[in-house]
Amino acid sequence: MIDASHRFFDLPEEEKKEFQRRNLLDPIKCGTSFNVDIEKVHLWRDFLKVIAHPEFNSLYKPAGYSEVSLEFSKRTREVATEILKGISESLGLEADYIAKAMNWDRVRLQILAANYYPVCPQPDKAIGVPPHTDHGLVTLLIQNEMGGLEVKHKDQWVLVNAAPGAFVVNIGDQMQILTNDKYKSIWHRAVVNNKATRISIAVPHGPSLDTPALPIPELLEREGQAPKYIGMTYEKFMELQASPAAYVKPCLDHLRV
Ligand SMILES: O=C(O)CCC(=O)C(=O)O
Ligand SMILES: [Fe+2]
Repeated sequence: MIDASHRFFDLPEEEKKEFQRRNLLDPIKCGTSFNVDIEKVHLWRDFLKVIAHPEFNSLYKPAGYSEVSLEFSKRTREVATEILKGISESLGLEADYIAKAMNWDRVRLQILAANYYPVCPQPDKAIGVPPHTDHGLVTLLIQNEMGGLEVKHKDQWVLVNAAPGAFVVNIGDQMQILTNDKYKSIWHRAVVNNKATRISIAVPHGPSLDTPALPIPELLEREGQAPKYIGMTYEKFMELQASPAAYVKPCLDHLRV
């Protein structure tokens, strides 16, 4: 998957142009930075985002990309499903509780988001991806041999030393809402380096687009808690994250009761 993505980024700029889009949910889109229309500072990265579920979108070049991404998306969905079961059980719920509540089996959203960070001559003056939390339920992430993913731990940025070939699993905002803060979405960022190109593939898995995540009633009842979030469909939440409002305060804070 990493090789296939690398070959995409290596295509001549002219050939990548046809995939350049501006809309959040375009099935296939590549570009640079994050949201060049509204941001003041650009990021040191290019991206390719392909929606792989509920409809699989096929990229016809580079050769082999489509086959590899189809297989990769299926297998990562299986892994994500197992993780969701584990989380449900850890909360004392039926294994398929979250999957059912989130419309997971039929229409969950899965995006293959490849990030390409070229060698940066002054890495301390640039950022690959600034601090953020992912919007979905769980994100699976792999990277090439150049590390650069950092997570916030006790107010410090810590480099994630993932074992080669391992997936890093990040909890996303929808999971924090569902569990009423029991599982917290993780603040993370990507730093760049002056030695070699870094590639990462982040695979966010979310609910179906029209499903609003709400704190799980059984959990609230058991813990005697009030819900900490109001509902918002996943689609609206993603729009919020890509809007100027997200620069004002973290997206979850917009939904906090
Ligand atoms: O490149 C990385 O390690 C992080 C990328 C990321 O956080 C994202 O695409 O959401
Ligand atoms: Fe992320």
